[in-house]
Amino acid sequence: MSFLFGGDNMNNCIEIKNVNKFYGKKQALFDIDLTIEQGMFGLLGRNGAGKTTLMKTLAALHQKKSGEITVCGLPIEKAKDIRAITGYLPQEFSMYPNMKTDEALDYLGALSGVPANERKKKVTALLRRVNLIDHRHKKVKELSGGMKRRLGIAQALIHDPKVLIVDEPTAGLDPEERIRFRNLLCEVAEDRIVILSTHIVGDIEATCEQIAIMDEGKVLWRGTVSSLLENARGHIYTANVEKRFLPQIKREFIVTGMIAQSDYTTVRIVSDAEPDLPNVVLTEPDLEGAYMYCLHSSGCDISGGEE
Ligand SMILES: Nc1ncnc2c1ncn2[C@@H]1O[C@H](COP(=O)(O)OP(=O)(O)OP(=O)(O)O)[C@@H](O)[C@H]1O
Repeated sequence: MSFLFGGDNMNNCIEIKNVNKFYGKKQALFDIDLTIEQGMFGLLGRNGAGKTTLMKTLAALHQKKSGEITVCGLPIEKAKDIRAITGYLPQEFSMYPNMKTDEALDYLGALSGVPANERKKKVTALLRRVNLIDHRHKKVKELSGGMKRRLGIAQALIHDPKVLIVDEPTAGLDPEERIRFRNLLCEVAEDRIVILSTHIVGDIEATCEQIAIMDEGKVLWRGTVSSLLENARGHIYTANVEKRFLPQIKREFIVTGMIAQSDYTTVRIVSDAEPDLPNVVLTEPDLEGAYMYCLHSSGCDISGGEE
């Protein structure tokens, strides 16, 4: 399925076909195939999986070695045009610490090519949208981590891009700020593509229906969160075990949770087959368990069961 923008007939999705990327001799992306449509899309994977490499490639900040990418109908080779319709918030976002917040945003708007006569209005509207209007006269270095991240979103949106790419934005945020930031992303995704890369399963659970899981430069899974949960059905167990057996259980199984009781511990286990443990019970899959099952089981079907 693809969506059309109001009048400009641009295909509102990102198509990625057989994309490979190398850093020197090191291959970082292997035959990536994905279609990303309007709304929130989650890219989940552990450190080094290739998420940043893929996101920078989609933002036309990196060149691929082979394959095809189109962003809203534009081939990725048209880097300048792609950057004009893409906002990017990198993992390490730092900018002009001694400028006031509104001045910094205005300056970044100028760098993004927003005309001077439109900037003042845009800066005020965006600061309002990301809930920083009351802090506009503070220096950037005086903002909290979460506020800086929200300012990062404002700068990524200043040229009103059709695509917003955000790389691990919630690391280091407290729970309240993390929730606020995720809600902001969801609002922004109402009328554009938002790609959220993270290794935090909770961020995906709260915001994305469509996801891809990457590992070692490959897409292990693509599909819906519910199909990922369904894939793990029959493979997630709990058991009450004596504490002295815990080291052995952790060696033999993927343990995703432990709750210490007075004389035993309830462990949550991801396993292909039923573990040979006392009181073992099959349980409803949770997303963290389903993600671990996908990472560690050989039976993870890349299509997510949806063609
Ligand atoms: N500039 C570079 N030169 C060489 N290798 C690189 C470079 N950047 C990344 N890599 C390697 O490419 C692989 C993918 O890295 P990438 O940063 O894309 O992963 P990631 O999923 O974003 O991880 P993280 O969450 O830690 O940022 C890793 O093995 C990494 O070491």
